[in-house]
Amino acid sequence: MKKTENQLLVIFGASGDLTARKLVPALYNLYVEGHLPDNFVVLGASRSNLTDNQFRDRIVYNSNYLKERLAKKSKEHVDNFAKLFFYQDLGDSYDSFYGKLAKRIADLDQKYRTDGNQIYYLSTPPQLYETIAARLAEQNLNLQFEGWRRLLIEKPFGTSLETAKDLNVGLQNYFEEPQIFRIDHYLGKETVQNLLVTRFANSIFEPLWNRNYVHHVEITNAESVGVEKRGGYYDKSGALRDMFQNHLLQIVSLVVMEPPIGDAPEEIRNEKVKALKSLRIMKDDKTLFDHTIRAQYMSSTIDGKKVNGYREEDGVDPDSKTETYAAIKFFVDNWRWRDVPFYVRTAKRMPTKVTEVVIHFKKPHHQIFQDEQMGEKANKLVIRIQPNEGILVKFGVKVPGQGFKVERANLDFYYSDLVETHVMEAYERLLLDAMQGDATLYARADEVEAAWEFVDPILQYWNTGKDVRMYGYSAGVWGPENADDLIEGVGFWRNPGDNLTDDPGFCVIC
Ligand SMILES: NC(=O)C1=CN([C@@H]2O[C@H](COP(=O)(O)OP(=O)(O)OC[C@H]3O[C@@H](n4cnc5c(N)ncnc54)[C@H](OP(=O)(O)O)[C@@H]3O)[C@@H](O)[C@H]2O)C=CC1
Ligand SMILES: O=C1O[C@H](COP(=O)(O)O)[C@@H](O)[C@H](O)[C@H]1O
Repeated sequence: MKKTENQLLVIFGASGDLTARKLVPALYNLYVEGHLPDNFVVLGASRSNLTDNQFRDRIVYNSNYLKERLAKKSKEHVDNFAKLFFYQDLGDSYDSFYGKLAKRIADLDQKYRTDGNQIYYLSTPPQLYETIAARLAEQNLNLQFEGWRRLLIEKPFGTSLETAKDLNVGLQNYFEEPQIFRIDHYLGKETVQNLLVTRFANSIFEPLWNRNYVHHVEITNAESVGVEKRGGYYDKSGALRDMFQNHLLQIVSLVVMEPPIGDAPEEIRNEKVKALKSLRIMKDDKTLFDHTIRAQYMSSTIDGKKVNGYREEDGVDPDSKTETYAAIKFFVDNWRWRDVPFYVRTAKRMPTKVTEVVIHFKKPHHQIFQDEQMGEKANKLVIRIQPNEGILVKFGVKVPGQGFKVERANLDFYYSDLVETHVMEAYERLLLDAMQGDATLYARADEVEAAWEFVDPILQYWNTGKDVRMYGYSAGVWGPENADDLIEGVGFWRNPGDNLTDDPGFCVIC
């Protein structure tokens, strides 16, 4: 096990949802699994007026997110975990009180011997990221004399190419790029990382992973929930910014990239950037019109219950033009992928929650068996990111009996079969990596900018193009019918079920 050095973690926005829902539970898992260093403390910071004990009550003792896990534990076990947490009130803004904060950090560092190593986790509204970095620098908290200093930034990282560039420059005024860790929680998912292993630790897939054998690539990210309580944020964001620019393009980069020369963070990140830079940017209105679809969910009844349409959700403008569904077709301009279409879609209020990558292989180039549906039975590799994580290969077998009738069979592997292995949750993996200084699973500045470069023209076209349509789809179906047009030339969307082996066949979108 890699050693984690003594350190102090400062969380800005510590009174917020992410801290309680994801960060503290992730820290708890690290605590239980023995991954935390001997000397380790967490200092929560935000404007809310809380004492250390009130903060501990809120995020540990009274936490809904830890309740089940703590229920069977001894008081001593829970107290020892709670004692790791402290709280610093930042007054009424994130622009002052940094002298006090610096003093508190120095005191805790000395008392708990955290060796001057500090992580600053920014879990606040994004407009505060640069201000916080600047104020930390004013107190010399960015300087690495006696220990190291790292800055962790939550998404969203900018809202356009221009704002992402500005934010990169803004942060780099105060912190060096190797100190900056930009979170994309999809990279913390084991199955996303497994894309690298599937491709580069096996000799059976990689030789086929190119335009000679791959017919098209399909990536689906579907959520059954709507915007829940985040309507205010989501209405300014939309599916393209919220999921596609970051999480889905990260997955795309892992599918598209060339083999790195080793597993060092910079080797992998260099290849991912090259992959993102090779995505063909859509420039003309015709391509943008033909290759992109956006839509919004409309009210409907699911399992006998009425479900709000997007425009009826709290915090959403009743005339909103924000998409909750985005489907994009694109090409990759490099030697490996030339002319292979990629189809990527993401949406809320779909029939189920699922994320998967499907590599559709070409038919055998000479057809020996006279099976009319042979085309629909071409090989597929399905990489299920969530849920029921696993890998499925679909291949043709002979149906017993006379003649050569071909049917599809499955070869499947489920992560859950690896019973002894504890699969770390995304935030747990990412926090531990940052604590150990491993940036492999964090997005680099040029990576984020390359992703925005691809997305920006689509957003601009959607905002200003005169022919752009906003389709509707009833909550609980697989998006608008018009999304069929996008993929029509190659088949139909694979609308998967809950299980990896559910075989939806080639169903037409509802
Ligand atoms: N929640 C989630 O699931 C996810 C969140 N994120 C990102 O993480 C960050 C934090 O999100 P989340 O915890 O959900 O947000 P919350 O609104 O729940 O919490 C943010 C915290 O920041 C503080 N804050 C400071 N200034 C403001 C302000 N002007 N308006 C609102 N809050 C302010 C608040 O604490 P106080 O008032 O005490 O200062 C608040 O507790 C955001 O950047 C978000 O985009 C990313 C992925 C998922
Ligand atoms: O970043 C985000 O991700 C979640 C989906 O994450 P998952 O791990 O549950 O797949 C999404 O609901 C949210 O809108 C988005 O901001």
